[in-house]
Amino acid sequence: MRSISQVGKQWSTALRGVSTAFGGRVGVRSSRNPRLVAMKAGGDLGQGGGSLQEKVEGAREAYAGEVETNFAENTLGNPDTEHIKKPPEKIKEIIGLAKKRCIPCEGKDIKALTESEADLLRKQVPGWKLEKAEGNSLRLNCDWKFKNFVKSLEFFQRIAEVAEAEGHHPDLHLVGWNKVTVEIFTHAVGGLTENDFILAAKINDIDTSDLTSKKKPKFWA
Ligand SMILES: C[C@H](O)[C@H](O)[C@H]1CNC2=NC(N)=NC(=O)C2=N1
Repeated sequence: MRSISQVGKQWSTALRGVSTAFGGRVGVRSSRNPRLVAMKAGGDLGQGGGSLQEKVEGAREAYAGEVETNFAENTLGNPDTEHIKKPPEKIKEIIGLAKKRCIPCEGKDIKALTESEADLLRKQVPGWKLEKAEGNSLRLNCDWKFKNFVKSLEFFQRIAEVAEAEGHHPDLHLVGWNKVTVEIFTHAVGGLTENDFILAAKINDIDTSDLTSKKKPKFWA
């Protein structure tokens, strides 16, 4: 009585002969476990019909049981549902401030941010500091040092373009001919609004590499 494995081997040898002739792939279904399908490569990938995937991964007919379930109909969800990827609401909080636009400051519902709200936004404008002005009102300040007086004025000019485009303006201070402090707040409310942080983010995006002395890179020996 020949063992199952002997029969299996005989079959696979015979089929290999067949598959080589056609250059296709032949599935030798193991008699021990009908779910296990051993694929035998026949010929090189270029020969025979079928897609590369069929040749590389080996296609197989669906099992009788799969056909019975009519699995094409029982797909998850409804095949013609329009899957719209909606970004989560939270994304609004991390879309860069520099991409936003200032809104007219005269809106009646515009009011100054609280210190904690301002501190949250401040984290999105690196280099800027929150400072207190008269009456405990808040200001947003940042300092620069430029090569010289003319470069400092050039920086003011670049800020002016951004401010005019946004309809929101900073206070510009130039002392000691090349030390600049930019102070931003919303005059209409006497404190800070999101406009001030949007303007600060846009000022941060101004390229000043041609205006400042090249910092010699520090090499720590
Ligand atoms: C009419 C015009 O929008 C307003 O006067 C703007 C101009 N720029 C401004 N800039 C700042 N920082 N605060 C304001 O209240 C303000 N108001």
